[in-house]
Amino acid sequence: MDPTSKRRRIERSPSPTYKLDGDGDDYEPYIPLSQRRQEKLARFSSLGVNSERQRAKRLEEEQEEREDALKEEERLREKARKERTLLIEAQEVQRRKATEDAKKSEGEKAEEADQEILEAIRSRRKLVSDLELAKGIHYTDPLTASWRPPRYIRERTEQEHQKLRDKYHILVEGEDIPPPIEHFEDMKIPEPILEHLRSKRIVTPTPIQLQGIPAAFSGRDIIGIAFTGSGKTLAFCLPLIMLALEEEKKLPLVRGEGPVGVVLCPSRELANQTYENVNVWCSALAREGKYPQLNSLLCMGGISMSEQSHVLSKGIHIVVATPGRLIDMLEKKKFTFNNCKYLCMDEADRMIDLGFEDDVRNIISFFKRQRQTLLFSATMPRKIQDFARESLIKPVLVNVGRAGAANLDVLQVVEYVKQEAKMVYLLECLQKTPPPVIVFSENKNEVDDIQEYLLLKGVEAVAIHGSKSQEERQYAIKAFKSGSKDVMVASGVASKGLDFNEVQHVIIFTMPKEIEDYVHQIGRTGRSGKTGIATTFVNMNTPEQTLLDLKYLLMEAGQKVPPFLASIDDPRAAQGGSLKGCPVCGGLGHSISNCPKLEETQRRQMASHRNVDGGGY
Ligand SMILES: Nc1ncnc2c1ncn2[C@@H]1O[C@H](COP(=O)(O)OP(=O)(O)OP(=O)(O)O)[C@@H](O)[C@H]1O
Repeated sequence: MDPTSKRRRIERSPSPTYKLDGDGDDYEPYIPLSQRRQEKLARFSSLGVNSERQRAKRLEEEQEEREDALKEEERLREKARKERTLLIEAQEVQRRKATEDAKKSEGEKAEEADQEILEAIRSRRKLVSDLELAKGIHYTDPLTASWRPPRYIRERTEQEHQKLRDKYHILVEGEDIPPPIEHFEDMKIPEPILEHLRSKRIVTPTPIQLQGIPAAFSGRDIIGIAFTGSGKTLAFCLPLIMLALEEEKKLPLVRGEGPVGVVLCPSRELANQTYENVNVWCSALAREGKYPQLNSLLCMGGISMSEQSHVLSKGIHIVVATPGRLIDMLEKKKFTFNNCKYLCMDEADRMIDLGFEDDVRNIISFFKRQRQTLLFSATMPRKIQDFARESLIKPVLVNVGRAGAANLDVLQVVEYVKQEAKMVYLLECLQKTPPPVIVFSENKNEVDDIQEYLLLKGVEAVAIHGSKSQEERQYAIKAFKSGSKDVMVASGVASKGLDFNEVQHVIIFTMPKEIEDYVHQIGRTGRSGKTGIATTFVNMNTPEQTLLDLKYLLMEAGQKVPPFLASIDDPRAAQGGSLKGCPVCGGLGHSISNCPKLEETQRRQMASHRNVDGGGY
């Protein structure tokens, strides 16, 4: 028997009266036949009602399905109609654009394309970190400084300040620009430092110092652009030393405290050189015991931090660093930026646009308070300035000469030398001047080959490039600086910004693709007011666009343009386009769409930026 029907019957008979045997499982109460018939009838009739309902429901569902299908059909028809219209519209737009484009000159089209690229650059993120904003550090006014120019200078009129700027060809931009000061003595620099500078024949400020130092002493953010070898290092280090001195005088720093400020450099060599300068100036300050000793720390890859443990055991006033190692130290909490107020980037354009951008942003995120930010370089094209400016507070732009222009104290000679004749001709070229001479090549293997060749010919030469160990690099720089070696063969990046004593002659064995690199390379001579010669070898392998950049640069600097360069025509002129320089690299012979730096930037961004030649880390 079906157990459910049994249960049903049991439920329907809630009050069993008799139990014959067992526990009742087999028990079946008696139901009269008439009652059972009635129940059966009722069951059948209810079944009939259900099937009626189901049929109605099915019909309803079928109807709904039909309606849905009709709606879907209609929707698809509508979609197809719209798509056709969009397609037709798109075709019409294209047709219109093609007609408009046909009316435009090649030059106009090129300018439009340039604008698009510029827009893309503009849309890049600001240097200020999101973290910094999230931490609530938001300020709209520059830092307030206690330094004031001497009263007699403050009382001068703005016209008088401008006259002085004009005299030194200093261009400025910004609000409430502090006055230029013509004498170090009027800058209220401590006497021991002045005395040291005098001993190095640094007696009167260079134009970038004359305007940059008072602006930095006043607490202002700065974008400083000036020729290679024009004394930018002093312009950004002196204000940091003064700031550190002020802090130390207020409350001496003890172990675990500091730094007050940091100088960031794109290469180890530059960091090392800047650190040495800072150290010398700090020692000079403390020499007579009138001023406290300020401690500085060099923070870069390739040196062991245990060497610096004696500095870490005291308060640190100044850190000079390359980005990678600095981040490492900050992450390991070797020191903090809790009280750091000053951030300077040397060769700032390189730091921002060549792979270090994220590192810089990361470093900025460690600051816990308002800071003064300074960016210095010899080559900072307008667009990089604009980009950087967004991250600064009411910055003062100090510009001496066009950003990217060559130093006028360098006599530039460009010679056509066949590839196979270069080595032999190099020997001849070395006779042009007495040593020291720097020979530049873009290629590490070529650097090694040139050094080997020179050594074979009995020339005392050292070599430096990114694949050399830190010790080898330091040895080469030291030997060349001390004068024990006559020639240094170098790859471009490894020696950028380096200041060697009175280099007489720079020979560019292979012309770099980017004109900015050329400007930096020839800038190793003709420094601090002295004159120098730069000889550059070019040939069939030099890209025409690079030659055109070179031609315009020579023309701008009033140098002799050799006939083979003069005969190169500018394709932009033929297209009727604008002959403005490239806003990205400052090259005068091409527009942004052909910018070799932009290509290079993209390439480098794809590669790991920690591996850049000259390795910051
Ligand atoms: N006011 C000055 N008078 C004379 N010499 C100076 C003065 N200031 C700096 N110098 C010297 O000029 C040389 C170049 O200075 P520095 O290295 O700061 O140049 P720079 O502008 O940073 O160049 P680069 O762009 O190539 O890095 C140094 O040897 C420095 O001692």
